[in-house]
Amino acid sequence: MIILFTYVFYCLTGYCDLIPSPLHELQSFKNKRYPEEGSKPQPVAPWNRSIVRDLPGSNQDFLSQNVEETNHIYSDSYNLSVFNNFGNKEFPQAIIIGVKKGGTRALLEFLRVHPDVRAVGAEPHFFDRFYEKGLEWYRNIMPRTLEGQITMEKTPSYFVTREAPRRVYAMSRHTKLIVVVRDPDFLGLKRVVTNKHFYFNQTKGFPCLKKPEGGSRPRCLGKSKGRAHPHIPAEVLLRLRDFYRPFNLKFYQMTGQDFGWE
Ligand SMILES: Nc1ncnc2c1ncn2[C@@H]1O[C@H](COP(=O)(O)OS(=O)(=O)O)[C@@H](OP(=O)(O)O)[C@H]1O
Repeated sequence: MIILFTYVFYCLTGYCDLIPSPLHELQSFKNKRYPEEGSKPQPVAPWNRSIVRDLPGSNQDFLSQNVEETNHIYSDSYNLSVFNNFGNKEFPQAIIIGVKKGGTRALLEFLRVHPDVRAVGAEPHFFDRFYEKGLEWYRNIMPRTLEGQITMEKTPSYFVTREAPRRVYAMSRHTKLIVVVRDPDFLGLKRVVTNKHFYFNQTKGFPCLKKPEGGSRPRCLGKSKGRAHPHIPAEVLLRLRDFYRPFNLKFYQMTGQDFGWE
């Protein structure tokens, strides 16, 4: 079972005292910008002000370059995020930042089955590769969301990018960061996605989504998931365990949880 573990990455990586004050105060899950009916319009930051109707060229390039496998696997039946015309584009309130090969794609695809989760299908790589494109570019590649929905993205290389914590924090101190470690715990979403949404695919060797209502067919993740693994000699495994033991202990201390990775 995958454990999903949310925490403030920059604090865990020792950045708490180093990072500058955030430039961008975003709405948190419970503090949405959407006005109450009949209330006066609230001033919003310029980067959040426009309702973007068309993706600018650079974003379209980004999307077409990155959508290949993952974006389309689920988008037709589960999350029409990129092509939805309603709502606003918001910065993500939650980002899956790692770890690579930890099942981050599975986690995002399973989370976005939830009607209140809208996600970018491709990995934006904003905080590591495309930061110079600016926050407006980043926001524009987000799916539109309605009140009560949360925006998410996943880019596992943020976890190993030194600048990423500072940059995320500069965007918003409220963004939740999710690291797939092993078991679950999570975003305070109402329980909607359950066992009944999945079946175990023998060929793939992992759970896949069942045929959605009104959808076309069952959905597994793409070819790059479920690869054959090489045999690793026992002495190499021992050396790896020795190598990681002190880091694991440090992680247990930081999180207050012993994961028992021996
Ligand atoms: N439920 C489910 N569905 C699909 N895939 C699953 C699932 N659970 C775990 N995995 C395994 O997660 C591995 C891929 O992890 P990521 O998606 O994080 O990879 S990546 O870093 O984004 O490339 C990949 O492992 P490998 O095939 O060993 O690479 C997947 O098999």
